Amino acid sequence: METAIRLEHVNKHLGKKQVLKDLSFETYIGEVFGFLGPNGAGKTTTIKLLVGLLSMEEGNISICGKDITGEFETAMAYVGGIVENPEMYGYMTGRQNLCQYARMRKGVTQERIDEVVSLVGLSNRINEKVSKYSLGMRQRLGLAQCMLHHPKVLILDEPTNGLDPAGIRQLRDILKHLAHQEGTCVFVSSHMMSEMELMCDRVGIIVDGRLAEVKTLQEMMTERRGDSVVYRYHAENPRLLMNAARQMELQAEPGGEEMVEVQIPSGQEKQVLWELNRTLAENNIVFYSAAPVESKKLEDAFMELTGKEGEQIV
Ligand SMILES: Nc1ncnc2c1ncn2[C@@H]1O[C@H](COP(=O)(O)OP(=O)(O)OP(=O)(O)O)[C@@H](O)[C@H]1O
Repeated sequence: METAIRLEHVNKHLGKKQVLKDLSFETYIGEVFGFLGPNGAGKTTTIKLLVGLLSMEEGNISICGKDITGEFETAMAYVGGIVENPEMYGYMTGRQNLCQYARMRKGVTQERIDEVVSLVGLSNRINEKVSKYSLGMRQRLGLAQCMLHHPKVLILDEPTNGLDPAGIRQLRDILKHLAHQEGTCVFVSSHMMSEMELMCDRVGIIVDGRLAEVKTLQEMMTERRGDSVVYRYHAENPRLLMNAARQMELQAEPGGEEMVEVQIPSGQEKQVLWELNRTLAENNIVFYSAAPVESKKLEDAFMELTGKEGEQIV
């Protein structure tokens, strides 16, 4: 995996308050990384450091291997970002806004403008005045603008704020496309857990300036019992399946009608599942599906980690 953003032992004070405390983590090219945390946790401060709007104090940050202190301009050339609402001129069309912005960037061609417009799904409306745009369309135009110079890292602070469900869905599809098909690292901050659950491949949770957890969504939401991951089998004959699992010295319990829950030791999942499934096949024990039990929602995992409830969870 190619590292996109790397933070190492970053500390930052604002006024007398230490806002970031020994913050270290990495993000990768090709993923949507959700940076989650309650209000005031330090998300915006981290993002401002990443896009060069705040100066570094202690620690290191690199973007695609370039240190943002030593090689600031090279590092920033890899970054596209929306931190505050992007400046758009309502009396101009979407295209005019992009052309205006492109003049300030080297090497942005008309073809590239068409390409980003198509990427964000605005081709049909790009020649209309921005004052006629919905918030979601403005948001997408902002996205097009910060993609003009082919950034490898896209940084968005609370991009879903104020969008309606349709706008959120469109944004989600675009960001996933940019990460998975175009090979961008998409870094999004949010306190909207439910939205991040659908959008992100991995999430990092920041609490009071410290990183509480970095995990894949799957890891964050999968039920664990001790050191095991629980897999739920939907079986034709649950008792036979349970007995077969127990003969392999696996913990197995009934898990509802036609269901068996088998505990698979963490770290040996592939091997143990392969052996179990082969045994079942050899003994003609039919099962229709097997999947890890996702009993936890991201919101629950978030609450466990932050101990926070209430207004910041949407
Ligand atoms: N200029 C400043 N001087 C002192 N403290 C500040 C300053 N700016 C922000 N802070 C404090 O730093 C902490 C982190 O703020 P930050 O904006 O990074 O949090 P956040 O996680 O983005 O929160 P939110 O979700 O509310 O935007 C907060 O406690 C905030 O009050």
